[in-house]
Amino acid sequence: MPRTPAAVVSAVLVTLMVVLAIIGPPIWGETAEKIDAGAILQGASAAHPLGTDNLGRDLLARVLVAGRYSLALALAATLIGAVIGIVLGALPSVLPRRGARLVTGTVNALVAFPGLLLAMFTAVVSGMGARGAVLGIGVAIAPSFARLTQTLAASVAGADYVLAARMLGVPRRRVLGRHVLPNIAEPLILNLAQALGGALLGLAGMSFLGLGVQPPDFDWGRLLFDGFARIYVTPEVAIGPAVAVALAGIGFNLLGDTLAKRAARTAVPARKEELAAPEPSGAPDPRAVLEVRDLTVTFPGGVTPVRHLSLTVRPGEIVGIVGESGSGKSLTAAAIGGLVPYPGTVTHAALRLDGREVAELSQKELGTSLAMVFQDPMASLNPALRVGGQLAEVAIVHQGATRAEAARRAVDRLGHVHLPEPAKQAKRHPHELSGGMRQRAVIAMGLMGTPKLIIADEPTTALDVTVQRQILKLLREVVDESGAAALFISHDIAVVGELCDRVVVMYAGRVVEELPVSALAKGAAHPYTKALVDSLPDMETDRSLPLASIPGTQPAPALVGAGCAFAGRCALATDRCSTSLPPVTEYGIAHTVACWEVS
Ligand SMILES: Nc1ncnc2c1ncn2[C@@H]1O[C@H](COP(=O)(O)OP(=O)(O)OP(=O)(O)O)[C@@H](O)[C@H]1O
Repeated sequence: MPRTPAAVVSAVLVTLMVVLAIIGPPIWGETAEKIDAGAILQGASAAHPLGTDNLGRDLLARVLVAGRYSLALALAATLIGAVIGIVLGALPSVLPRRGARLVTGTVNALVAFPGLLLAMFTAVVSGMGARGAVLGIGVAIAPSFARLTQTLAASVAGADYVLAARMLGVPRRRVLGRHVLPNIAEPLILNLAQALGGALLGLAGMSFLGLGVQPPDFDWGRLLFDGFARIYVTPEVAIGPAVAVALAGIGFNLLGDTLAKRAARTAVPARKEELAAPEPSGAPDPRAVLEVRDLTVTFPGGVTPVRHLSLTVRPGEIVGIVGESGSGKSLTAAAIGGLVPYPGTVTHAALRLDGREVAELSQKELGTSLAMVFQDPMASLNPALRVGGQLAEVAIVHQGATRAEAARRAVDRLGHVHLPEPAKQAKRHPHELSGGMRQRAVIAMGLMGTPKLIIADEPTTALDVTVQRQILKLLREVVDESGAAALFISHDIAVVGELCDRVVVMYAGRVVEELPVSALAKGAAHPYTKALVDSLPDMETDRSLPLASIPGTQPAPALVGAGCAFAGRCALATDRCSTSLPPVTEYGIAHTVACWEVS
């Protein structure tokens, strides 16, 4: 927590409120209820610092006791508001278009509607009293939560992993629950603290208007309501509850503010062990187009899907990254392209493209020297624009080409990737092209610049086998012609074996083996690579089959232990494998392996 005055004030106030809610009723509960016929409607005195009420009960004790009920009601209202809001905000992501529009329109109308009126209306309809007030404030809070959820959901909806999940036919509800909500949970939770402050003030307002808590129950708003009638005679009786409401409201609002600022300012740090001892970055490798040293990607909650990854790609070379689903391949590509989604954090000792640190490259430099091709070409193509226009835009923005020059170049590049009748295709929208043609268009888009590196992340997985082969051939052709290098990501070791020069095998976020493709079939050393190869005995067997020869599953990123992550599935594993991480060692020429048993 940053030590700003606001942070300190919020921490003190919120702690005070929580302590009061815990100790208030047991300590002062009896005094607060004690009727004293001899001390009715008194002002401040030594015995009653805030005076007494119409039954002679001590008001200071009542203010201290009311803290628990006031906070409990505010918490209930906030949770109701958050649940209604998050459901309303998330619904458009799962409903058909019409339903989504209806929900979005309703939320927009509710956001524009005055909150207090909404709260009063709901409270009156649902019955006066604490229940009505809580519901009323909950309903009044909901639209802002719904709007926030919608905005946040929209911000991650375009993420490649969401698009990929949709592409793979994952039902919308599952995409929402697995990919969208977990990634927007943090800002929503931060908003809760602020909403709690608002709910406290709102509930006090409702009680003050006589719509909230009814006697004999009492919260701060009710005490304020009772004291207000006497404000001109004994103002101190209203001051106690008013100060309590104000302090609690300020405390929670400041807490929300502080948490939100902290989240915006500091990325989540990687776990200590992850940051420990990065390899020295050293001088840039003059022969490398891409040089990655000690790359780690972390998400909150100890999720580290990429761990200390190092790799090098040289000009004219296609390096394949292969591994099971979830091994961290796509996040490695995303980290190189600066596309790791919020709230992920990337650390590295070096990340160089053509000898220069990627962080130092301007957007323009990165845009022309790095081309990215994803599994779903629609992730890169705007469905509302013509293909030629989108390609031309790259040349206009990155190379300062004139509109006519850019359009000519776009047609030329489309022809270069063997799109038939390129001038005609340039005038089409993406949905008018087949999947394979779209993928060619995306590759052409990458070629609008002068890419030094092409990162292709499962570019053929969504295509049928014939088209797949054409695209792989095209990639090889493009690399050979342009002298660029490529990083080719795939879960399919047969495809990698066919296309690539070198293979990097990933397992649970780490590189377990790196070897020339010529050694893949007979010379693989790591038991995992061997099992991958064995699952395709002649490289021609059905690739849609699961990895039948490897029983068990890869551990999730948060569950990877201290030793070799493959130990649980490995026939050669010893005790040392599960407790101690095998170092990367030389195994042969241009061949490294991380395994205690074979190195
Ligand atoms: N935004 C995110 N937040 C938290 N965890 C994530 C996020 N994106 C990915 N992960 C986790 O990182 C791990 C690696 O994901 P990644 O997409 O890199 O795997 P992959 O090897 O490319 O798999 P696939 O072939 O299925 O795409 C997964 O287990 C996933 O749960």
